Amino acid sequence: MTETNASTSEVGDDSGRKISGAELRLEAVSKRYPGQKVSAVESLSLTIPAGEIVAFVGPSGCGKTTSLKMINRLIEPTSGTILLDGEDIRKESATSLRRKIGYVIQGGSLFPHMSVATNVGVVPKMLGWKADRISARVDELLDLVGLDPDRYRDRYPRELSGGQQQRVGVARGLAADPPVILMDEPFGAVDPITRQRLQDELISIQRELGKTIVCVTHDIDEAIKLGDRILILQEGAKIAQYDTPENILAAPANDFVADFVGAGSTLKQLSLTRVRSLELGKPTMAHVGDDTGPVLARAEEAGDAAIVVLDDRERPVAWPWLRQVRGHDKVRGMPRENLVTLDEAATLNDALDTMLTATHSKAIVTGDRDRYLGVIDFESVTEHMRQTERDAAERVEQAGHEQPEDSAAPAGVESDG
Ligand SMILES: Nc1ncnc2c1ncn2[C@@H]1O[C@H](COP(=O)(O)OP(=O)(O)OP(=O)(O)O)[C@@H](O)[C@H]1O
Repeated sequence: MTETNASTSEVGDDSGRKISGAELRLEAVSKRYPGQKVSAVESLSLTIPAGEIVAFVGPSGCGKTTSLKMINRLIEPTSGTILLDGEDIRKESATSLRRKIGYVIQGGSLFPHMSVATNVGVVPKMLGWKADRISARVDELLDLVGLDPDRYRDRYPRELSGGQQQRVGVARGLAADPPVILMDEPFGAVDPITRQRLQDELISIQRELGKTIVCVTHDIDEAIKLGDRILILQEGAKIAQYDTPENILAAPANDFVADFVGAGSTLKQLSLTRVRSLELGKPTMAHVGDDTGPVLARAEEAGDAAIVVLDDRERPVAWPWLRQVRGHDKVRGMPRENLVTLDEAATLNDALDTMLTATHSKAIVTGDRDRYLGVIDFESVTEHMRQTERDAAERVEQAGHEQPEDSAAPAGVESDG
């Protein structure tokens, strides 16, 4: 039995960020498909540090998926070497390797005839875990991806929304606690709001687990949001730039990158700013089951029009106006799914989106395991936008003084008139 030792490290402790991921190294990896004149991937070399999310982006057909699938040997390279934690991945069988590398693809690709629990437990079962350990792990993971185990464990994929299926797909990818997770357009098939939520959840899960995640996407905004680093590829998986989102936006390596990211836009910069970097408001808060009298008194004294209601795990469950609270003895909750919240790692773009579709023109912000942190409001986001624009305008002006447009030729190059 080949039980991975990583599988014994349990999630859920509050001891801060740990890294359970492993470093990945690609050394001159190439792939030429049979009958093709040019290689889909030509000598790609790259190190993906343990515990980071790296997003692969680039135009259609540039070799993103091929590169990804070579990491778990769904595709065998024509040449070159891939090292996982310093070990050549060819040293073990493809099957045993794939049990160590989680794989999440668009739509979750769940087995339709298996329940949610069976789907999530597929790899642990193959690894020979005992039934009660699998069952505990399934519940833990469903909780982690925001699905109530009691409610969803026994459902079948067809009884889930697209976003829920995708969540189950993520849970399945994490099931055996693999150090590396590969994701191919994981959130491509869901609507924008669900997509944003799933991205937030992935960031939150990653903060907790510290896996090495490689995520293929065609969406530069998703890459900016998710990636600790972004790999921008040109045809043949040639590296156009491999850097942090901040550096790529501030200093695109060439015209290809600049075109690809649409450099300089304030809105793009906004997708770099996380909700947690703004000060959050702390409106009146109560727990389900509290007596409404004192809660209303506190809210009125603070001048709040609504109260944030938390459940016994400090997760926000409702956000009623005071008039909705009056007339009841106890503060009531609602199914958590009905409340739209933002993870603290959400970007200001997401925050604006959420507020524009919410009834409060504010949004509730949560941290690990959906725990309540505070409320972000429209004014603080717009003020931040204005500040970013002022800063950008200043930078452009300074750059203009330093290098007028028509003298942009490299020093030493003379025009011959
Ligand atoms: N099985 C295959 N046989 C032959 N050629 C293939 C095969 N799979 C991919 N290719 C070719 O290899 C190149 C890279 O494909 P790949 O799927 O890796 O690109 P991609 O960047 O992921 O594209 P997209 O964003 O459109 O999914 C493309 O030119 C594609 O046509």
